[in-house]
Amino acid sequence: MNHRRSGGWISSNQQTSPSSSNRDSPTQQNQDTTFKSANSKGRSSYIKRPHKGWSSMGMVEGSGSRNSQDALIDDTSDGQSWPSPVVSSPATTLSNVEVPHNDSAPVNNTSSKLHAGPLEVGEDKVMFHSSTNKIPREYSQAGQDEGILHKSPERCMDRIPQARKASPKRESSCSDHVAGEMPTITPFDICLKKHKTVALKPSLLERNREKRKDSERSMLGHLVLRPGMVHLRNFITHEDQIRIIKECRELGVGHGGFYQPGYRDGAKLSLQMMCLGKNWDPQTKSYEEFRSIDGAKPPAIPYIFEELVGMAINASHDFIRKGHIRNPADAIPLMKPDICIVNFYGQSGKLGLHQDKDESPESLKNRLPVVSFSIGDSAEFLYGDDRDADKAEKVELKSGDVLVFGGESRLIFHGVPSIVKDSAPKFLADEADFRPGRLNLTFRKY
Ligand SMILES: O=C(O)CCC(=O)C(=O)O
Ligand SMILES: [Fe+2]
Repeated sequence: MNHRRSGGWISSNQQTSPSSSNRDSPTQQNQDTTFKSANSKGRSSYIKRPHKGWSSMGMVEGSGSRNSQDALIDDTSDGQSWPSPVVSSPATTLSNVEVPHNDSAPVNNTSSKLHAGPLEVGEDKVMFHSSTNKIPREYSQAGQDEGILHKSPERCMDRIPQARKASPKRESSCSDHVAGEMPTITPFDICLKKHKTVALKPSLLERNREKRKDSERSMLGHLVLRPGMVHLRNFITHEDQIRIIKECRELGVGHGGFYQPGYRDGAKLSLQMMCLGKNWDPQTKSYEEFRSIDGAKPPAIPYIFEELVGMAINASHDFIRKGHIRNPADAIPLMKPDICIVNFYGQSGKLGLHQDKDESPESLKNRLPVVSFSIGDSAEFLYGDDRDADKAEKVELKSGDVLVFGGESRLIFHGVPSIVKDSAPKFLADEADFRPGRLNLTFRKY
């Protein structure tokens, strides 16, 4: 199995193949994103491991006495039956930076299945096409702030998916199994102006690698928050933060890019989301190969992201080894991601306490870690054994920080109650025109 392969892909010196796709059927477990208190059933199918002296080594911040079994409960709070699918509001525009938390926000409900065809990214425009006879919409970048929509009669099958030119990794799809009204998903740009994607020279990449090794060696300020949960502070170099923004920007305005997701009860998440590798559907709380909202195939995880994830897990191992843990991979198993959920929080964005538990039973059983990158404004990050925000512990995640939670902490409740306004380092706006707000990428293995 991947996570047991010693000396495998995870080494920063080794080349890895692009992420593989796991086509197992998705789980139907639930995830709730509200901050309300909920009764936990305390059900657990996992055996708690001893803490192996973590807290006695002065490396654990917060309570070391938390019972991980409490974190392995099944959430039964949202077992109701749901109405028809929710479609992102066409009114969302690029200038709509703030993503209001509005549980009662009106949404377009459609009774038919939804599907959009390929996206074209030209010099000045981004177009979505319908795979059916509906009129596609062309969104002029020049008129984004005015929300100008131009109509164009072409159907997606008649067109060469130009999006491939902008990002060869991006796949566009027109799956046949859905028909009817097309939703309009307005591209969301995490950068304010058009910023040319600049390929980093190998020498620069090399230098970044060296810098990262330095910072790994220094391990300045890293913390074990609890067993299996490591906070790597300032782990992602400035250059890599810029690189991640540019990659996410490009993928985010393309087919399968950012949209504001909603739950079946009509509540909208207070963020923009896109998925890489597989799509996570907040309505079914499961993973899928094509996203049901528009039929788009999620773009592949860029190789540089995979490499950074491997380095972060290695760094967390090095760090916990300092606490005399002989087998750090027992505490945080190795993981090669095939899923990445990318969230962009506007300055009033938030995400309620929840568990990440929709990955495959095998992934959860092996407690493969979630690896989370933070870029931009800082986030207040809560984590705890149940969905009670008052009992949760808090840590601030700053730009460049990585949080790894696996092993005993794999199923902790966590959430982002607020974004710290204007806390992003200035270089992100200067070098990448990054919007005010926070980009978060969570990598998982299905
Ligand atoms: O933004 C974060 O730090 C957390 C995101 C998260 O928990 C998720 O996407 O599941
Ligand atoms: Fe999560």
